[in-house]
Amino acid sequence: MFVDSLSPCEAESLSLRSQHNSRAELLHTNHSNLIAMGGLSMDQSFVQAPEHRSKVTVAEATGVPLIDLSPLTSGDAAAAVDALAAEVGAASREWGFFLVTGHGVPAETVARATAAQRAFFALPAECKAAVRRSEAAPLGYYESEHTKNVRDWKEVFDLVMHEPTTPPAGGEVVYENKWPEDLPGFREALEEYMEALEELAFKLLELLARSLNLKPDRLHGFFKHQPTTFFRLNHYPPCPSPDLALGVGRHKDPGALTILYQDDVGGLDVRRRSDGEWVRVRCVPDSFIINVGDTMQVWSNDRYESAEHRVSVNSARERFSMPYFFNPAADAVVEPLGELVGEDEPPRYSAYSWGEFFSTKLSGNYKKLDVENLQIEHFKKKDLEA
Ligand SMILES: O=C(O)CCC(=O)C(=O)O
Ligand SMILES: [Fe+2]
Repeated sequence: MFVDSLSPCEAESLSLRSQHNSRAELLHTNHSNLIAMGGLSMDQSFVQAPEHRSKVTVAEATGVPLIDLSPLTSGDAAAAVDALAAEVGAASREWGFFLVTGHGVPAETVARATAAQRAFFALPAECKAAVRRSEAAPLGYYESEHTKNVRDWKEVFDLVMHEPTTPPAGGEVVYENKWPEDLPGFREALEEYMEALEELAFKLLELLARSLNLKPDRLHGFFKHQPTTFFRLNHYPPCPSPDLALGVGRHKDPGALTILYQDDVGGLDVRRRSDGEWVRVRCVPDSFIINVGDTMQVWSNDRYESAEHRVSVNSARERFSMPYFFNPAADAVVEPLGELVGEDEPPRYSAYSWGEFFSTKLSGNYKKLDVENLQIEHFKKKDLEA
């Protein structure tokens, strides 16, 4: 679908790629190297502090739970759904991460989205730059994300399913998708994917609510007006110094939950709760990786953990992933849920506005801030800290 008719950008991209292939042995020239590395060139800004670098081998996580969601779609008895909710609850408590199969997202929908993703990142730099993100219009292409003030070895494309009519926290920021020209089928493939993922996100939200003994639709209201959910395409080119740089530095996702699709290269590492070790999340065909975000941690009053994770890169293979960040609405106030606090269990966080929190975090991506980026720890009640 993407090669039927070639735009000037696509034609140039193909010609550059074939030059690149026929000169495979000459890859040491700077120009060819830069093409192979998605335009990124290694410099000091990518170098992690020694204690945050990835080891050459990271052990594969054996314990991250794999949950089959098919009881949700096969009309199984309520008891089967309850059992599923209990599994989701245990995984969220013990790991903050789990894999799901039987999720109901059609394989063709995923295949179309991944083909669109590869076609986009294969475009020449100037075509990607034409849809580049800016602080005033923060959706689109970007190749200079920083996590905790160190540059990530990746390029991204950000978009939303529902374009908000007003910015999440006032001001002049414009949240409009930027669609690349001359990439037939790109928009349709990603819109189809986002729609399927939204459906899955609400199913997971319901399971999480059930697992906390809440009404199944207890959390739905937080997602009603002006959703801030966004979807990202990630491309991690081969990196000449995987011992120094990371694809994404260590972080926690701030939203309610993240649904990630990854290819078969591997590189997502999660910090294991039991011993603090970094372990690699395995690649399971046709699965999604789910992680509980900071918002769910606050709602659950720390019953569930938003686990720290990062992406290691390698010098041989590029990697693609697609996180769908399921975030509350801009007007949501986030605080421990009333049903989960009481005299014996005081709320561990002060209430905060999701819209303000989110837009402050977002602006941290553009500037090297002097302070650590905004974290939910800032809302942790001081007298309850260990
Ligand atoms: O690419 C991945 O595996 C994870 C990316 C990630 O953690 C993020 O974008 O927040
Ligand atoms: Fe993440």
